Amino acid sequence: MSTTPIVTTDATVDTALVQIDGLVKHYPLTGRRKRGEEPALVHALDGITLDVPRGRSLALIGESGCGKSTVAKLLVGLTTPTSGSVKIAGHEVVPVTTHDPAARRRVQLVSQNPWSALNRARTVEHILAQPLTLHGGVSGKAEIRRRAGELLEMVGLPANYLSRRPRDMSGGELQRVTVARALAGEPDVLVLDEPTASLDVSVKATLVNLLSDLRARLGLTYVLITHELDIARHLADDVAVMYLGEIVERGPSERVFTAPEHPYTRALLAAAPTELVIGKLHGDGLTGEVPSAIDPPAGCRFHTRCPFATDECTTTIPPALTRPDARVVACLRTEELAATLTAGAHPTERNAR
Ligand SMILES: Nc1ncnc2c1ncn2[C@@H]1O[C@H](COP(=O)(O)OP(=O)(O)OP(=O)(O)O)[C@@H](O)[C@H]1O
Repeated sequence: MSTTPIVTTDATVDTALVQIDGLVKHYPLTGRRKRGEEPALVHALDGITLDVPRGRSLALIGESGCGKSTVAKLLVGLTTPTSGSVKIAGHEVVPVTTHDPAARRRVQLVSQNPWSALNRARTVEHILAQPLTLHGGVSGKAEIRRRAGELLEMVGLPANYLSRRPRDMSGGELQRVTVARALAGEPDVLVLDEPTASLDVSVKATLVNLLSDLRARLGLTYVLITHELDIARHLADDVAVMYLGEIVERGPSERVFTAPEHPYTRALLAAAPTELVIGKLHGDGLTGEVPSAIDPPAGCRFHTRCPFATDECTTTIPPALTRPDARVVACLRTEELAATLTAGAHPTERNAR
């Protein structure tokens, strides 16, 4: 198993609210097992190390299947790690089924589909009452109603929505209710797993603005998972780029989005259908398929698709290299490629490996 930890600079480690250390998650595929054989393992995460300081927002980006949602699930205790640890405010995350109101209070999930996240039979008041009493320590009908009204106001919905049911609301309104529900226990961290994926384009922008305002007003810490790079750029201070269960590049989003260094980041940004795209300057887009997570490539996992891979990349796990602008990149050719880019020339591609 390869582990390519990417660790942030020392300055942030002391104050990190979210600390992920050497996180490994392998899912056993029991269905594929022959009698007497160990099950094949899906390497969803292979040694992720990162931290998020209080009040910062980190986006995890990468192609489908790279392990983003697994990180989200581990952060909220929906699954347990194979090894490594996930801590919030110094406390190990416990399984969501554990009765531990203090732990539940620290971190809340906003998932992509509000229709499945909310009980359609309940009124909004009822939906908000549960976390208010369970995690928020609120009691008494009048007080619950008052706090629920405040939560609605916080997410830009009028108090008369308390008596509505999910079926009477639009997707954007429902997602606001899921955000209000997540805020009920006054969490430190919100894990936003594709929060705008199910929304119309016109509604996406208002939700992104709301999330941005809430973070500033409440001093929240966000871990954002998204395919939508312009949303990552808008909401996140830092970005971690994932490929096949590992982080290949991490740093301030302004730096990573405007001057990506890892060949995978460059290809990912060049392939993105967004105004963010900095075009062919950053590479020629992604070609080929993501290799199987059951048997990930040796050496650098991206070498099978990387136009710059050398023989060494097929056998050597790239160490995480801290760059002058504090970003961290795991590529054997980082310095060489960066120097060529700075000089304005196209980096040498591998052709006859
Ligand atoms: N319960 C599971 N059992 C087996 N494999 C799983 C399970 N959950 C996820 N995986 C596999 O783990 C890998 C990482 O999945 P994950 O959902 O975390 O990726 P992702 O980046 O969030 O993808 P997407 O953007 O499509 O949601 C994938 O290969 C996926 O098929």
